[in-house]
Amino acid sequence: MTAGSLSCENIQVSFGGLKAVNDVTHDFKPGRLYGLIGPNGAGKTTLMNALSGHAALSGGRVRLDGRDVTHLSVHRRTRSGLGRSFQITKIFAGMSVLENLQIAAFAHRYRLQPFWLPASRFTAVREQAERVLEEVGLTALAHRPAEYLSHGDQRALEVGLSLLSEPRVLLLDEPLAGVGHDQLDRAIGLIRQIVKGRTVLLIEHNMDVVMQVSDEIVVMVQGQLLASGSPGDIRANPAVRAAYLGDEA
Ligand SMILES: Nc1ncnc2c1ncn2[C@@H]1O[C@H](COP(=O)(O)OP(=O)(O)OP(=O)(O)O)[C@@H](O)[C@H]1O
Repeated sequence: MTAGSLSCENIQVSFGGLKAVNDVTHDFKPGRLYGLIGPNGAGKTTLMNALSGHAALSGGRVRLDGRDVTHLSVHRRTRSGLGRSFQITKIFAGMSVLENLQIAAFAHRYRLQPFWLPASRFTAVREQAERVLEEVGLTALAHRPAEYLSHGDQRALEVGLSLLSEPRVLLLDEPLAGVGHDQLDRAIGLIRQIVKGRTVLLIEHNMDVVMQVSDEIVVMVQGQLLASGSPGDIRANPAVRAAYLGDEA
């Protein structure tokens, strides 16, 4: 798989009078992991929604691999290689881990949810689901009902679901939320693993984690980009320290 590139130029998203994303321009280069940080309400999720097509722009452009996708639906962006995970888990609690992946894999391939058919009949779907199962380290739990998974394993399944569309650019909104301390190393390992061959934008509130895994940090404050750079540069940036890290520069 070749990692994709994603860029936005002067994008804006407004909710009534509030400019949740205000004139944001950035290039997300192939194969790099970008950590998106900023205080609560800074506009991180809204920026991600604007890139994935879940939020309507009031201005600006989004390009995927150089192609203007500003007016493409979420579905068409997904088919073009842009994947997205959500803060809120979208798994079917009563189904097993493998069934969840099979249903979603089927939906991606055939654009419908065949609840009336046993998805396991379809070899390609089953093989893809099993590949993803392995990629996110859940093979041993394949037949466990999803509702009995730990938070960490539910997050891994959620990430797995977003891998089924074979994204070359992946947007991850707090994939570690609710993951216990004891499972954090494994979750970080999973992020490192799925990054390979992909471009990733990650929203993560745990500063140690985000500084550890990111190639570049992008800082948002009040809908705008305040700074971007290597984790070392961002830690040392006086404006970031004053505005966000809570340290008067
Ligand atoms: N659907 C919406 N309707 C109205 N206002 C919204 C909507 N979604 C977000 N907002 C507002 O836009 C601003 C940015 O919200 P957003 O969720 O993008 O921030 P965030 O940086 O992701 O925050 P957090 O870290 O708390 O998740 C906030 O003031 C929020 O209240």
